[in-house]
Amino acid sequence: MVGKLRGRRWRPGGPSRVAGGPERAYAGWFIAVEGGDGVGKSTQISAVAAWLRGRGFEVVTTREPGGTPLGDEVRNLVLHAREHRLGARAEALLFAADRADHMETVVRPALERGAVVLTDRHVDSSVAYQSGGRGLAAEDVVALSAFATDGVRPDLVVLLDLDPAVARARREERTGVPDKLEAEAGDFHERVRATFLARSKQDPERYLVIDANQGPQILTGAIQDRLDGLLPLSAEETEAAAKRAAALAAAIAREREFQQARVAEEAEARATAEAEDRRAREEELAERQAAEQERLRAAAKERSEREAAEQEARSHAEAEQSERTETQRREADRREQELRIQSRQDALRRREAELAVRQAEARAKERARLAAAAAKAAQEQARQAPSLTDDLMRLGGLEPEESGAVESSVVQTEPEAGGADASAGEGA
Ligand SMILES: Nc1ncnc2c1ncn2[C@@H]1O[C@H](COP(=O)(O)OP(=O)(O)O)[C@@H](O)[C@H]1O
Ligand SMILES: Cc1cn([C@H]2C[C@H](O)[C@@H](COP(=O)(O)OP(=O)(O)O)O2)c(=O)[nH]c1=O
Repeated sequence: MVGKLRGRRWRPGGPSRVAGGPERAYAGWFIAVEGGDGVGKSTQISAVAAWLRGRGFEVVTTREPGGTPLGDEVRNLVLHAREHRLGARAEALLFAADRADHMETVVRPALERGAVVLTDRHVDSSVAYQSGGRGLAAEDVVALSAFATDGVRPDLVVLLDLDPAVARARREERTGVPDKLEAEAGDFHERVRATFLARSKQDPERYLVIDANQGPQILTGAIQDRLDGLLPLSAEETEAAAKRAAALAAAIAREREFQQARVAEEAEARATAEAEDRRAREEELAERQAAEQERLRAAAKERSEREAAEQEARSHAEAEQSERTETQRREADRREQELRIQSRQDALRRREAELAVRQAEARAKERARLAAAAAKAAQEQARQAPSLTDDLMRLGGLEPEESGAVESSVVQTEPEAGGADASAGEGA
C-alpha cells in the first residue's frame, strides 16, 4: 500500500563523535525511548533531558502520540474514544499520521536546529503494538512509519525492558484511567515486549536495551554512559573546553615560564654556589699554601737555626778540640820542655856527676900524686932523715902518725871513683 520511501539526505549536520561513522543528515540528535506502558520512559526522559540541558544542549522532549495539536486529537481518538472502535489498520494509520505531523512540525525542525530530541515512543511502538500486539504485518507497519518519518531514523533507541506484570503494577500506582491499549490483556503486552526485543536485535548498534527493573538513577546512568559516547560536546561544553584548554595552555605556559625561571634561578644559584665553592676552595688552597710556606719557612728557619746551632756547637767543639789540642800541644811542649829540662838537668847532673867524678878523680889523682910525691919525699927523707920524712908528711896534709893512713887512702881512691859513677847513673 505504501511504495518504497525515498530517503532524503539533509544537509550535513554537526560534528559526530563516531570516528569514521556515517555522514549525518542533520545537526541534531534524535533519541527515542521505547518500552511497554509504565516501564519508566517518561521518568528517564525527564532525567536525561535535565542532564543534557545541564551540559548546555538544547533539548526537546516530546512524545507520540501527542507531541502536536493533531497528536493530541489522535491520542484522544486512539486511546480514549470509546464510542468508536478503531480497527488495527486505522489505528496504525492514525499513529502514522500523528508521526508524520510530529516529525514535520516538531522533530525535524528541532534536529535541524541542532537540538537533542528525546521522544517518548516512536516507530518501534507502532511495530510492537500494531504488529506485535494487533497482528499487522511488521513490514507494512515499518513501511508506513518510514513514509511518516520521511526516512529520518533515531540515532539511538533506548529500550526499557520490563516484565509487563511489573509495569502494570507501576501503572496501577499512577493516577488516571488506563487507556484502551493499557487495558489490553496480559498476552498482548507480552507480545509487545517480545516484538520490542526482536526489533532491537535486528540493529543492535542503534539500540540500548536496559533491564528496567532497576532503580531510576541506575537506568539514567546507563543512558548517560551511552549518550556520552554518542553525542558530541555541546557548544557550551566546547566553549568551556576551549576555555579550559586555553586556561590549561596559559597554566602550562605559566608553569613553563615558572620552570624556566626556576631553572634559570637554579642555574644562577648553582653558578653562584659553584663560584662560592671555587672561591672557598681557592681561599682554602691559598691558606694551605700560605700555611705550607709558613711551615716551610719555619722549618727552614728551624733547620737554619739548628744548623747554626750545630755549626756553633761544631765550632765550639772544634774550638774546644783546638783548645784541647793546643792544651795537649802545650802540655806536650811543656812535657817536652820538662823532658828537655829534665834531660838537661840529667845531663847537667851527669855532667856534675862526671865533673864530681872527674874532680874526685882529679882530687884522688892529686892526692895520689901528692901521696906518691909524699912517699917519694918520705922515702927520700927517710933516706936522708926521719925528720925530713915528717916534714914531707906534713906538707902532704898528713900527720906523721897518719903515714900509714896516707898509704891506705892512696889505695882506696878506686872505690870512690866507682861511687861517683853509680850516682851519675841514678841521675840519668
Ligand atoms: N525504575 C523505576 N523503578 C520503579 N518505579 C519506577 C521506575 N521508573 C518509573 N517508575 C514509576 O513507575 C511509574 C511509571 O513510570 P513512567 O515513567 O510514567 O512510565 P512510562 O512513561 O513508561 O509509562 C511511575 O509511577 C514512576 O514513578
Ligand atoms: C506511538 C504509538 C503508541 N501506541 C500506544 C502505546 C501506548 O499504549 C499508547 C500511548 O500511551 P501513553 O500513555 O503515551 O504511553 P505510556 O502508557 O507508555 O505512557 O499508545 C501504539 O499502539 N502505537 C504507536 O505507534
